Amino acid sequence: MKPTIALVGRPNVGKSTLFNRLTKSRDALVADLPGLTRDRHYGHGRVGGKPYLVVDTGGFEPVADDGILYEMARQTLQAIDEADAVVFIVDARIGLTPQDKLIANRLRQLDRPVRLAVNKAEGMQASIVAAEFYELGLGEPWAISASHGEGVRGLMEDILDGFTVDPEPETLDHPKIAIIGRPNVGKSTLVNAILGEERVIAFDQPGTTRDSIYIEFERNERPYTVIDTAGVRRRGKVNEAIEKFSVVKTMQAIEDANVAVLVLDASQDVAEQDAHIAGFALEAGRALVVAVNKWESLDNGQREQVKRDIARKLGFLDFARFHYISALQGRGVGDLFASIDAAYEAAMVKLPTPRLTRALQLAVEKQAPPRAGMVRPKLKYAHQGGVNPPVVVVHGTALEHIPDSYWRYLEHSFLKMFKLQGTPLKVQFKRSANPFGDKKGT
Ligand SMILES: Nc1nc2c(ncn2[C@@H]2O[C@H](COP(=O)(O)OP(=O)(O)OP(=O)(O)O)[C@@H](O)[C@H]2O)c(=O)[nH]1
Ligand SMILES: Nc1nc2c(ncn2[C@@H]2O[C@H](COP(=O)(O)OP(=O)(O)OP(=O)(O)O)[C@@H](O)[C@H]2O)c(=O)[nH]1
Repeated sequence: MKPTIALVGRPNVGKSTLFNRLTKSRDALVADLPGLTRDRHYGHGRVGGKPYLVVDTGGFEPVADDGILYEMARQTLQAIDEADAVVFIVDARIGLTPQDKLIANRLRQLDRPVRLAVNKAEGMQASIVAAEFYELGLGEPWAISASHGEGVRGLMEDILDGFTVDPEPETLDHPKIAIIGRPNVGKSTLVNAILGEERVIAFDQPGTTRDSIYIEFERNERPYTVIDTAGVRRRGKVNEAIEKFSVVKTMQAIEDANVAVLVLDASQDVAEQDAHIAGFALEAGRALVVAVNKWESLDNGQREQVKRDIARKLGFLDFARFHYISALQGRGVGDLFASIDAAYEAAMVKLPTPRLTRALQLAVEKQAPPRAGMVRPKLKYAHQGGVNPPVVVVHGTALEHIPDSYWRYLEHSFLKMFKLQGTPLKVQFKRSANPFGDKKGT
């Protein structure tokens, strides 16, 4: 599982700036899709081949005991609790503050790695910047500049050093399904419907665990794993605190799965949170099936309205199959599995180079990439660069001039030509070696 790193610190120390820097290295493969809004607090990144998830906790006022600040502090504590490591950010320009000391006191009690980042240190001498922060007792302070990018890489390499990179989930030979969605949409009910009550009750164990529950089962003699992010089952109000919806858990489950089932609640409007969760699945490149739940509770007029609402707000999920189900009545669950199987096959597909190259030529014949000034990009051949999602590496020249719209056109063309249902597909461009022997190479 990718390590999750939480950014913690007082307001204004530079958490968002650092977050943006840490998530920019995102494979830059997901073209920006219309309608896809990103959650600015949770992101993916990669340093030196090591991937991570990063959480910007927002400002942390450890002294607040009610109101919005208290709520923020509570969320920060949840993020700290769920993270695998913490970066505590302080401000070199302002120096050590009493709040920093309070936050440090909490962080020192953690049994997880904590790094102290002294931000805004550009143009200052690292040893002098660091000196006054030693007393926080969090080890060697790292002088960084989030806005200039100084020291950030070293800091991240140091944190990630302690984590090994797990094999990618694509090596798994059967569908591993993450059931995702915002609170109360019916995830647990769906897991119950899939497994049958008895099987699930075996997992009805109170107690805190930040991990989701992994359940293996067979259906029509095929093995599956379902990752239940709802995890610990509801038992009255007692466990409410530990049953809090967790974005981190959701992201980790998505990362760890090869198919995500996004559950929506048809009796409610599509909300921003639905779109964000869908966005996480998309950014992770996961195969996706959408289950619009509680369908039995709507009349025909309402159903039409829900379909329109979904088309308008979740248009960027047009590659996925939608199912209208009732988890409560167990209706539509069988069909859901047909799509899960199809999405899994599509995500794992192996596309031979000659067929891909032929498909590329057909796409270009139908619509050539637009000219950019004097040059027209030339697309020559294609081969597969990975699965889950399928990655198609296209070779050619002047590829840097290809606009996003054409990029998307190619992705759609490949999906269509190979009849891939339920998975996103990524096109990567690679400049061909210059046949005239440019010494600089490419
Ligand atoms: N000089 C300097 N300024 C920085 C650096 N990083 C961030 N800043 C500035 O510090 C201010 C606060 O940065 P943010 O990233 O918004 O800080 P934050 O911790 O996310 O703030 P909250 O959202 O209020 O918690 C902005 O004006 C940034 O431009 C840095 O490395 N050097
Ligand atoms: N009418 C109707 N209600 C449903 C259906 N599926 C679930 N519900 C109800 O919706 C509520 C929430 O269901 P859960 O399965 O607990 O939802 P969840 O997504 O697991 O919720 P969290 O654990 O809070 O994330 C419960 O009251 C369910 O009985 C359905 O198909 N139809």
